[in-house]
Amino acid sequence: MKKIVIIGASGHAKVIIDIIEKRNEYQIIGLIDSYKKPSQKIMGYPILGKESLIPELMEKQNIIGGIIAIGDNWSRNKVRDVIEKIAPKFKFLPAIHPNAILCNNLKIESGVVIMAGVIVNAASTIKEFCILNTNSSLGHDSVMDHFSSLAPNSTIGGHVNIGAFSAISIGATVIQNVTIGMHTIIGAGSLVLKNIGNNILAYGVPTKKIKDREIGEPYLAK
Ligand SMILES: CC(=O)SCCNC(=O)CCNC(=O)[C@H](O)C(C)(C)COP(=O)(O)OP(=O)(O)OC[C@H]1O[C@@H](n2cnc3c(N)ncnc32)[C@H](O)[C@@H]1OP(=O)(O)O
Repeated sequence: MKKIVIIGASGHAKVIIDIIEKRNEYQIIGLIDSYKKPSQKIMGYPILGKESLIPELMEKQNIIGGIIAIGDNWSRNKVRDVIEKIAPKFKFLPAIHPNAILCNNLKIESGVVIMAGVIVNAASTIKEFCILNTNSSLGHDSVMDHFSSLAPNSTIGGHVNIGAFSAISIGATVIQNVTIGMHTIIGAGSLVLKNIGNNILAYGVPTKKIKDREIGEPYLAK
């Protein structure tokens, strides 16, 4: 079995480990994390060290690549950039739970994570490094641009466009034909009825703009 690493050692990483174990296609040799102490174990797998260790792991332990298990959309992108620079041959793999329901002919780009209970409907597009968290659904003819995410139980109608790095938070609903810009956060439990632009924090029922946001401002803290 081909060997891989998981990058990140949070709760999100635990869910991704479970997906990889269930699919039984790759052997996880350990986790890469810049903040947690090496020697700690997560779900039985050791934390091996920081991203800088990856070239050595590829050479000496034959790892072919791995999955970035970082929930924050902007941080995931920054870590991808670092790894691409130091290990250009590292393969960024997708992780797709066997109990996700995906439309036929869906093109899943590199690094995409799709969790249990997700439904992706016909003619939708999911670009690089998106996350579709537990029980979220993406309606027909919709597009998730790179590094965007759906939190658990979020519901996206048909013909919706979600911009790069934008996050739809837990339990939010977006009706059909809506476009959400880049770097925008839709807060938990929101109901989005109209288009929302770039770099905005918005929430509520119906959803209203709360403020402009800086690129990379945290939205999952606490
Ligand atoms: C498996 C997993 O766990 S995946 C986890 C996924 N997590 C999520 O999806 C949660 C994402 N985070 C959110 O939705 C947050 O509510 C955010 C980012 C929208 C807002 O967070 P913050 O800016 O820190 O808001 P903060 O908590 O300080 O609240 C400020 C005010 O706004 C209100 N508020 C915050 N979020 C919302 C919301 N989604 N809807 C309505 N009101 C809200 C608060 O009640 C508070 O009101 P108050 O001042 O009257 O008390």
